[in-house]
Amino acid sequence: MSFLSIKGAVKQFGGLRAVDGVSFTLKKGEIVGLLGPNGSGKTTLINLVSGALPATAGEIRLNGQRLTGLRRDRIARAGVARTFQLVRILPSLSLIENVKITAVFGHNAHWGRAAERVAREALEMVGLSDRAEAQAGDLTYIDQKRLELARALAAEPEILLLDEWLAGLNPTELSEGIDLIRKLHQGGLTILMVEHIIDAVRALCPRVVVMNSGQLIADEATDAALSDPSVITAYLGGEVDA
Ligand SMILES: Nc1ncnc2c1ncn2[C@@H]1O[C@H](COP(=O)(O)OP(=O)(O)OP(=O)(O)O)[C@@H](O)[C@H]1O
Repeated sequence: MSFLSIKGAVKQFGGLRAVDGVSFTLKKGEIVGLLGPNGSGKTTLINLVSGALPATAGEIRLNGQRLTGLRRDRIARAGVARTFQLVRILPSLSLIENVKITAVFGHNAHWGRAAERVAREALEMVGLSDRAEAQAGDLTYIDQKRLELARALAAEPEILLLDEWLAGLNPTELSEGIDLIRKLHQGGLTILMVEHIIDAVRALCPRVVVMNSGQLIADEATDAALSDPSVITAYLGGEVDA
């Protein structure tokens, strides 16, 4: 049975169909890459699933529950958490405060000590637990990305949506980042990840879905997709840089 189900999702911005009738499903515990050239509609699709934007048409369900039409906070409660391409931390608050907020407003709605415990566990998972009291705005770029992920994890999601979380990392950080995502997946988390770094997609995702001009052009095993001529033509104008 499908866990995340996206059926005929459409997002229209004026005359532009940024998402144009996209359908696919994810099974519980799956990790799937969402690929496509710049402007193909990947982030918009993530925005539809997370409720950051209302869909123009179509239906999105998680574990049978209809998400389309729900407010963003209800969708978070239903178990959807995400990271943003440009990190959205609260710079004037401490790390632990940043993360506690999502434990409160996340899937399991923790309060008080329980929220504190979940927040500390999330910081631990991303390797920031020794700096819990530091101010978020003082973090380096990679640590801000870690904090952003900790915020998503503290929501204790059923499904995690990563929007180019690995972008901008140096090779060592990238390999640590890949290990961390693998660990989350091995822990049972369902993950849909927008990613341009093909080595990371190969390392993490047995299956990919590929968008081009708002439409889904492939939904197949990663190796097959990366040698699929229609994907190669659309995705990188002729060559996949693996
Ligand atoms: N809020 C918006 N209003 C109007 N147009 C938008 C809006 N958000 C996205 N678009 C347009 O929708 C199209 C898809 O954009 P989107 O950001 O979803 O693509 P993407 O595949 O995530 O690209 P990238 O890989 O560069 O992040 C683009 O043409 C973009 O300019």
